[in-house]
Amino acid sequence: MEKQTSVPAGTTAPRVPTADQIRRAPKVVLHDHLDGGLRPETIVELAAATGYQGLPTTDPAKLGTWFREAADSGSLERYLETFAHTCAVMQTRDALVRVAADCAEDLAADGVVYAEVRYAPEQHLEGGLTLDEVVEAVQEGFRLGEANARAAGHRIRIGTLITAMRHAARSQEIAELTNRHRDNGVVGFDIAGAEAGYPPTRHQGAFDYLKGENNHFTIHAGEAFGLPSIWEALQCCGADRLGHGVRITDDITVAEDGSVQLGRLAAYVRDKRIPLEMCPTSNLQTGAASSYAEHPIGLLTRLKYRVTVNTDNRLMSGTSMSQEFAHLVEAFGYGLDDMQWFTVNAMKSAFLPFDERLAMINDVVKPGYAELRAEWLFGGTA
Ligand SMILES: O=c1[nH]cnc2c1ncn2[C@H]1C[C@H](O)[C@@H](CO)O1
Ligand SMILES: [Zn+2]
Repeated sequence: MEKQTSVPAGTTAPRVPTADQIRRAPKVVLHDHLDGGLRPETIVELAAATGYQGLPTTDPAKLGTWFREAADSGSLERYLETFAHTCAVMQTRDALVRVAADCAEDLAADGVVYAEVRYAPEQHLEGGLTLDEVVEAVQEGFRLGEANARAAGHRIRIGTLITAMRHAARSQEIAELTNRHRDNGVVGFDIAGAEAGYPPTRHQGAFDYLKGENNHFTIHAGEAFGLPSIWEALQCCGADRLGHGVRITDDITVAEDGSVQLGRLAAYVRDKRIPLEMCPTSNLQTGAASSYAEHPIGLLTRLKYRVTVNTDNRLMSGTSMSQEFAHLVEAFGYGLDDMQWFTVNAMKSAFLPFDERLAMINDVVKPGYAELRAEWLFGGTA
């Protein structure tokens, strides 16, 4: 793909954002799993505190490597097995508060200004908490983490997405839980877990309920299964966004001369500006893409889909928003203008009220990128 310039013509400034600029650039993540983003040290400490004996190692550095390697399996099902360890240490109120606070602080330190973080409350009941107590603990942790981040000089806001597991049968209950906490920072709903064999329409009742309540939801679709999953998520369930959605390229034909033909579903997704929550590194690990350079995000960005960049699981992928952008900068030559475009796309697609999204774009995102561009023009700290 051709390189894109992001520096005004006539300047001699570097076109490629530095690692430091990427980190300082305001970023927005819409797809990040709470139970996929724990610090290895926190896992080790929580395992000791709660008596969990099942960790493969108690050396934090080795544990981080273990997660990355175990998740590097080429299959979504095997990738998902690694979550048994993180969920095992997230069964008490204190553990949930701690993990959520760490999450907010880590994202903020990476330059994320708005995050939608998801997890499945039904996976955190083994210590005797109720679903509502789980949600309350996580919300408390996010507020604490936001305050700690602010004290450290970073501004971040976290919206929570509540996930139901697609192989289970609790989605109605979880949708109602989502709705109950909507005025307490819970901004939407999701389904996750193994995709093949578990079509989104298994949870049609939950989606119909949320539609009836004028609530928002995204659906993991088009990751480990193809177009039928995406079609159902949009046309039967009414998803506002697609988690991954990479397999939409199965409905796009690129001819040898470079001309592109969209099938009906691919055209619908683009025409309706359906947000795609793309997670490049995660897709390489589960086999949904074979390299960064060949990841569908390049084509979909060129075709001006509503593409967003996300981490999915920072622990399992050993990644961060800055890392994801660094890979894309390297693979596609993206610059600050492209980073801003992805970030504005994400902010436009967030499940926050319209006026708040607009304020984030105009008061935080655009000024942040303008400041970085000014460093190129006038010199600065970069
Ligand atoms: O990329 C994913 N696809 C499907 N399910 C996922 C993905 N990443 C995490 N999950 C699952 C495992 C977690 O335990 C659950 C809730 O966060 O969501
Ligand atoms: Zn995910």
